[in-house]
Amino acid sequence: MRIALVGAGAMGEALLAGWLAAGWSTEDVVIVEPSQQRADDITARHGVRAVDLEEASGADVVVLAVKPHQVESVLGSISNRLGPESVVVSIAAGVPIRQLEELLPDGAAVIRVMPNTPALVGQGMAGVVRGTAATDGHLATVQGLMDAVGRSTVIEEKYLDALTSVSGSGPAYLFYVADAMIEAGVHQGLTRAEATELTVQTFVGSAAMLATGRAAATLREQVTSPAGTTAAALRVLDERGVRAAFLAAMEACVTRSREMAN
Ligand SMILES: NC(=O)C1=CN([C@@H]2O[C@H](COP(=O)(O)OP(=O)(O)OC[C@H]3O[C@@H](n4cnc5c(N)ncnc54)[C@H](OP(=O)(O)O)[C@@H]3O)[C@@H](O)[C@H]2O)C=CC1
Ligand SMILES: O=C(O)[C@@H]1CCC=N1
Repeated sequence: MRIALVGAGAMGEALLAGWLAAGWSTEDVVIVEPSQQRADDITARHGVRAVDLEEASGADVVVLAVKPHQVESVLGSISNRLGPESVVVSIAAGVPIRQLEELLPDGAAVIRVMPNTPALVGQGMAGVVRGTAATDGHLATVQGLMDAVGRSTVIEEKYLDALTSVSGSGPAYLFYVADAMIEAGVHQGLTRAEATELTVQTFVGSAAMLATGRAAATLREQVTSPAGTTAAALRVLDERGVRAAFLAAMEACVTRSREMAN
């Protein structure tokens, strides 16, 4: 199966690296990048070939990993060259299936995916929406690509903005919290190296506990001894409205995702 990755930016490169680490051959994946410097960097780092859009459109799976406002012009360039069995996968936030299908010939197979950057280390989470003409085979192919770099779930399109606010953008919230904890540790007298090691391993350990399936609230309660240190810290987080801030932040994420649909 030949895959063409159109746009090898932050998310595109994470998927590319994940696929190669999962066993895809560098012969099977090509990239399209307008910046020669970026194309050279990706080629040097990953050993894949950079091609033009015309060649890319002959691939079995064409993955659009360009910014949402660039999708229309890319689809305009490839729409008449897609093979009859090809599937177009868009990872662009906000751009609905309807709009993607309008930009392609009738009957073109389209699948919309919202991945996240942990795909780079094989721990991604992706929401997958099936287009009108995509077959079971297309869906299985695309889920296979996402499952190779983590997990995927098929979801109704009306929930994809919500999924974006949890798993698509989610890694950024966690990196933000990690960064804040590291700086707070430094404030308390730890070296940055010490604060970083402590924070990173705390994230790794906590994620592993969550992955056992125990409820987040239960795990939090188990750390919170009566009248202890954690209760004192969580009280401040509540007083400063951190939970409410997450609600508002994720609502803003959903609103922005909806705005991005043309
Ligand atoms: N970053 C993330 O965590 C996630 C991103 N996404 C989605 O992925 C897409 C890419 O986001 P992200 O990787 O962050 O953005 P980047 O800007 O890092 O990547 C976009 C890449 O596409 C390239 N590009 C622009 N125009 C073309 C073109 N005509 N043909 C081929 N390549 C082109 C850009 O090159 P240049 O810079 O030279 O213009 C750039 O390298 C977005 O639609 C976003 O919504 C989805 C889930 C998560
Ligand atoms: O910030 C963005 O728009 C993209 C989509 C999800 C994560 N990053």
